Amino acid sequence: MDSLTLFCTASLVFGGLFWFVCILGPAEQKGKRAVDLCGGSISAEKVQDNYQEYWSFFRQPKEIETAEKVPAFVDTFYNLVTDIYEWGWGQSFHFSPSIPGKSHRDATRIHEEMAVDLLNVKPGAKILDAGCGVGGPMRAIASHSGANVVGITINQYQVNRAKTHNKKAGLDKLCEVVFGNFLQMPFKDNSFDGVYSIEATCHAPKLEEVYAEIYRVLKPGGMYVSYEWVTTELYKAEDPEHVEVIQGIERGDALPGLRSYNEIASTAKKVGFEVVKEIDLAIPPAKPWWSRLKMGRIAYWRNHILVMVLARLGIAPKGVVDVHEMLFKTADYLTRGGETGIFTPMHMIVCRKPESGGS
Ligand SMILES: C=C(CC[C@@H](C)[C@H]1CC[C@H]2C3=CC[C@H]4[C@H](C)[C@@H](O)CC[C@]4(C)[C@H]3CC[C@]12C)C(C)C
Ligand SMILES: C[S@@+](CC[C@H](N)C(=O)[O-])C[C@H]1O[C@@H](n2cnc3c(N)ncnc32)[C@H](O)[C@@H]1O
Repeated sequence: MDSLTLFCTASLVFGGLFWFVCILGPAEQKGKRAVDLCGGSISAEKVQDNYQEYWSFFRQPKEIETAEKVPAFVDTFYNLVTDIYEWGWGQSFHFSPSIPGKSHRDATRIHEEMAVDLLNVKPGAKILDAGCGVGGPMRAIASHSGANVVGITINQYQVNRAKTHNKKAGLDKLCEVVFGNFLQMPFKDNSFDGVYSIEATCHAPKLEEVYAEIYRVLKPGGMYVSYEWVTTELYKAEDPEHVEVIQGIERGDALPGLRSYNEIASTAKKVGFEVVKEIDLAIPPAKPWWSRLKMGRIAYWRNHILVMVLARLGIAPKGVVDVHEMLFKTADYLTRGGETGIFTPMHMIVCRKPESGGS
């Protein structure tokens, strides 16, 4: 082979590799590239050990007895997955019903805007996002409503990411991000005009505790909207396949046991809320929320190869490969949960704190 051919071949190989690693990757929203994947606040050499610890804790979700340890392991989980989520899904860490003719990004935004529309707040109002992730919903909601949004997350890495994104989007005046536990929030009683939580309270070991805390910080007359992860009436605990799917979802999503749909309204009432509306937004005519997961399968394989190559080259921490593999399997359990109808990530509850309900 003469030197020109060698040079051209080498350029092609490196160019292709660069494109595969650096350009390909962020499926929806640019912001995270494969080469930037890290273990959140965990140092690179500890990612694998943290993943092992996470896995042994959540392997048997129903047997988690030490509820107090759950938030710390949820924090570990988000150190491990936040970059992969952003890279492969975008800045909103939740599902939404598919809408024919609309992109995933639009469907996501519509699902988020619905939450704030139901809060019925005016521009300038102060609302809380309980479990805000890196703030995708918060930014969409602040832009749509003109409300000031305060987000809280148990994960410091997400706080940093969310603040960076807020600034970049020019929304840092409207959006504030606080590090903390939504089971003991650093906010005064009756301090928010409205509260929402999107696919976040499912991480609470006891739903009553997070609902009671949200009730405390909400002003009397204020509204609370939540999208809950639950098993539906089609779930049968005596069916081994159902149990396998639900356990797979719990393990791969840091859930201390999924709740049944019929526990949500009763818990809200128990802490003092009036339940205004309750509906599973996944039920037809809504189009499948899991179709986005299914369609992504080829990209997951590409991502898997990419993550392995990057880990081999020492660019990504070793443990990232295990985490990615766990998510790969989780996507399958979630899809099965959706297809069988035994699970929904969008059981919506709309509550009001009574005017007489001071904390
Ligand atoms: C509400 C929660 C998270 C919901 C979803 C945002 C995430 C659940 C499963 C995640 C993913 C699964 C497969 C990944 C894929 C293998 C990878 O290549 C790219 C990222 C995934 C698509 C990833 C993205 C986010 C999810 C869909 C829970 C935690 C309560
Ligand atoms: C699946 S993500 C959803 C994030 C965001 N709502 C969204 O839709 O993009 C769940 C969020 O809940 C947060 N969370 C879980 N347990 C928490 C706790 N005890 N206190 C505060 N935040 C918590 C996680 O840190 C994460 O940000």
